Formats: sequence, structure tokens, C-alpha cells
Amino acid sequence: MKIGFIGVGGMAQAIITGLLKQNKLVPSEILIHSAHASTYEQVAKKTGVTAKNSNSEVVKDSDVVVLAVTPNVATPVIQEIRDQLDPKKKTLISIVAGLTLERLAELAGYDLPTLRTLPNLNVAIGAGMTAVHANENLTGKAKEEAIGLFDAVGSTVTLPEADFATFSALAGSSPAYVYFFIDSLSRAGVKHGLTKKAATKIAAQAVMGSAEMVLNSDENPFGLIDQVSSPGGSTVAGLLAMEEAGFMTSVIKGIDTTIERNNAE
Ligand SMILES: NC(=O)C1=CN([C@@H]2O[C@H](COP(=O)(O)OP(=O)(O)OC[C@H]3O[C@@H](n4cnc5c(N)ncnc54)[C@H](OP(=O)(O)O)[C@@H]3O)[C@@H](O)[C@H]2O)C=CC1
Ligand SMILES: O=C(O)[C@@H]1CCC=N1
Repeated sequence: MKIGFIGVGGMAQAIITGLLKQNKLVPSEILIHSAHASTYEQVAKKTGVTAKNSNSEVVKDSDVVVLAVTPNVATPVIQEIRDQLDPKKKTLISIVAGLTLERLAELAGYDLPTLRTLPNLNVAIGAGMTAVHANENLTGKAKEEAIGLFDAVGSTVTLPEADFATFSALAGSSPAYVYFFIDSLSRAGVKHGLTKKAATKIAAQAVMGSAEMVLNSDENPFGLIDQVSSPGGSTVAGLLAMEEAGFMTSVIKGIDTTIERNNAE
């Protein structure tokens, strides 16, 4: 299978890194092109994938085309490659936030097998969380192969398109919010005398283990909070101080704003 990436920014590079790391594909199966030669040539050099001289060449030589450009250039880019997107031979995968299957069909053709996805950065380490929704033309083996690319680099969930904006906040954007939390924990450690390096490692390992506990436990997070909070102890004292500063309200406000922004696009 040949898979072509149109755009090789942060997210496409994360997917490519994950696919190669998980041995789902070998470099010769991946083709790339983007706006600037300095970007795609460097990515090709670093990963061993093949750089093409145009978006059209990528599409011509690929079975599966991954649209990985920012939303503001998606329309002209699809118009540029539309003629090469033969519905009998190609599958289109979009990772573009906010771009609906209806809009993709309008731009790329109503017969084209198409998968709308919303991955997150953790695909780079095989721990991604990706939402998928296929159109009615993508069926059977082609559908399995398209979704299989994201299964290979983490978990996938099939969601109605109406839930993509919420999913995007909770999984697509949330790595940034979790990094923010880890940095805040680590900064607190620095305030109390730890080095930034040690504090960041301690904070990140604690967050990773806590996430695993949530995934592997029948308890909901509040039950686990109670297990950590010894009666009369320091954890409950810290929790109450965080809540007094508006911890949960801050998180929900941030997610509300992310979803509003997603819905406005
Ligand atoms: N970052 C994330 O965590 C997530 C991102 N997404 C979606 O992924 C998409 C890409 O985001 P991200 O990787 O963060 O953005 P980047 O800005 O890092 O990457 C955008 C890429 O598009 C390329 N590009 C711009 N114009 C063209 C063109 N005319 N032809 C071909 N390539 C072009 C750029 O080329 P060059 O580098 O050469 O300038 C760049 O490689 C977005 O639609 C976003 O919504 C979805 C989920 C998560
Ligand atoms: O910030 C963004 O627009 C994209 C969508 C999800 C993560 N990054």
C-alpha cells in the first residue's frame, strides 16, 4: 500500500513516526509533499520516506491520500488534487479539524471513499486517540485498511460527526492541556527546590501512572481521588485549595471555549 501525505507539519509527522515505529508501514510506502521544500525534504531525510515535487504527484502514486494541511488551505489544496482523486482507485483520509464529510464530498467528489478522522499527537508513540467516521463509499477492505492505520498507532473510536468538535477538545487538543498541567506541577516542584528536569520527570510519570489507573480501574476518577486522600492528610488539603482557586471550573471553561471555537469553523 502507498500512502501519500499532503502536508507534513506536526500532526502528519506524528502519524508517520508512529506508523514507522509500530512497523505498520515501511518508509518506501510513504510519499509526502508540502508547501515548502525545506520542510518536506528535511522530513524525507529524517524518516526515509519519499518526497514528491507536487501534491498531484503524491496523489497520482498513492492508494490512500492523507489530507494533513491546516483548515485555511484545505479548499484550494483539494481543488488542486481533485482530478487525480479517482474514486475507483483511491481513498481520501482527512485529519483536518472541522472539515465535514459533506464539505469534503462537495470539494473532492461525492463518489470518493473518504474517512474523516481526528487524531492526537500521541500517535507518534503508538498511544494515540483517534475519532473516525467513514462515508458510505468507504466499505470493506478499504475501510479496514484506512481505520487500521490509526488502530496501529493507538485507539480509534467511531463517532457521529456531530461529536467531533467535543472529541477534538477532549482528545485532539487535550495533550496541550495535559502538558500545561504537567508543567504547572513541575513548576511547583521547582518553587520548592527541585530541578526542572527532575520535577518534570516526576510529574510526567505520576500523570502517566494515574491515567493508566483510570483506564484499568472500575472506579471513576472521584473514587480514586478518595483512595489517595488519607483522612486529615495533605492531599485533601491540597485538593480543597485547588478547588478554591477554581480548578474544575477552569478546565471546563477551557474545554467549552475549545468546543465553541471548533463549532465556529
Ligand atoms: N496538531 C495537532 O495536534 C492536530 C492537528 N489536526 C489537524 O491537522 C492538520 C494539520 O495541523 P498541524 O500539523 O498542527 O499544522 P502544521 O502547520 O504543523 O502543518 C500544516 C502543513 O500543511 C502544509 N501546507 C500548507 N499549504 C500547503 C499546500 N498548498 N500544499 C501542501 N501542503 C501545504 C504545510 O507545509 P510546510 O510545512 O511546507 O509549510 C505544513 O506541512 C490541521 O488541519 C489540524 O486541524 C488534527 C488533530 C490534532
Ligand atoms: O489546534 C487545533 O486546531 C488542532 C485541532 C486539534 C488539535 N490541534
